[in-house]
Amino acid sequence: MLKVAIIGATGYTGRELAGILARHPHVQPTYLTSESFAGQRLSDVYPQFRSVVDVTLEKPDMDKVAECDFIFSALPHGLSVDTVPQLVSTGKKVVDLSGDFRLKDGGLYADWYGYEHNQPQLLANSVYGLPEVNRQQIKKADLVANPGCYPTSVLLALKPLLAEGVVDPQDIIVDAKSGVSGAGRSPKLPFHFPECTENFKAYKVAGHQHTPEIEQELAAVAKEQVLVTFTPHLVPMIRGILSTIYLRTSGKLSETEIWSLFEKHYGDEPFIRLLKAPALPETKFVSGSNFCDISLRLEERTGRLIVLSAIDNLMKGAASQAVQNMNLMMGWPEETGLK
Ligand SMILES: NC(=O)C1=CN([C@@H]2O[C@H](COP(=O)(O)OP(=O)(O)OC[C@H]3O[C@@H](n4cnc5c(N)ncnc54)[C@H](OP(=O)(O)O)[C@@H]3O)[C@@H](O)[C@H]2O)C=CC1
Ligand SMILES: CC(=O)N[C@@H](CCC(=O)OP(=O)(O)O)C(=O)O
Repeated sequence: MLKVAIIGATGYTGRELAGILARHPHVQPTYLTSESFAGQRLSDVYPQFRSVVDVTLEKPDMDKVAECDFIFSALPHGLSVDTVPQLVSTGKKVVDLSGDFRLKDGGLYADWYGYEHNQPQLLANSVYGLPEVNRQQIKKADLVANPGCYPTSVLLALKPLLAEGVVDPQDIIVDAKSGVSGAGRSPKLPFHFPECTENFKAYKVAGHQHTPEIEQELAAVAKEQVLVTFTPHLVPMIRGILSTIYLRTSGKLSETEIWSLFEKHYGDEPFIRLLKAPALPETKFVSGSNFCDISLRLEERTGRLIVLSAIDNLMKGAASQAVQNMNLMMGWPEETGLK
């Protein structure tokens, strides 16, 4: 069994990682870090881990991290940019779940994340960890930037259409809804139960940090500039993302022909499930899994194509996708420990 470190194991994604790794046949969660709970066991913080992961949490010590075979970092963005370089310098492979190594243009961090990025070399070397797009590069990577939760749901829904050039890349509208666990475990007023329950609201309209990430990765697929209007919403449920995406097609393809493009791109993908009409994606049916469920409708009356996708933000949107990336980086079958 290989030893795995989780930096930030007490957060929601760190917790999911610990659970997946505890069931993985080739690794064990060995070195788990926390600032606030150091000295306690993970199973004290999350009692579901009693007699499953009883590892004592420690403040990060790079010598101990270096004794592990693989490293996950699940710290907030803005903090990872300082910590990940130290993790990479251990010489071990790293998957970072934050947004700090996803944008190739480091200058974008000031506008979208509110800090100046000071690691241009690592930014250039990191590989964007969406296996359905970058599988071959991920296999060779030392640092994988695990995608954001919303971008995962959007990029998987749009990859076949942008790759085939059958939609207008300048006219894409994403209407996405997320459960509250997307905001992490640290208490913040908008996510306090009385504030968000019995409520449904948009947030960060025309300014969400995932917008440049979505545009960057779609442009890489389309091989031209892509513009996206992205509006996220908060739904009073714990987990899950549903994205509804509106597109303009050339008008030449039928729904069946568009569907066949999805089958061409995703026929062999282990974690994409294409739902034929009348089925539509629902967050409940991907909860706790690494699946992304996708469906589409061509509205002939308006000529709009509507694509829908559902993921679990903590799983395909974060922890299980990170393990999918680890499997690729370590040369194991991609589905190991995930199905
Ligand atoms: N939640 C989600 O759906 C998704 C999250 N992500 C990204 O993954 C990363 C982890 O997310 P998530 O698990 O939700 O976050 P949480 O807020 O739940 O957890 C953050 C972790 O970092 C630790 N930490 C260490 N130093 C600090 C600090 N100064 N401030 C706050 N926390 C600190 C926290 O706890 P401790 O104090 O014990 O050390 C905890 O272990 C983030 O970058 C997030 O943006 C990506 C995709 C989806
Ligand atoms: C509901 C909610 O607040 N969701 C988070 C998504 C966080 C995420 O995916 O993390 P990264 O910032 O690492 O990409 C948000 O909108 O910021």
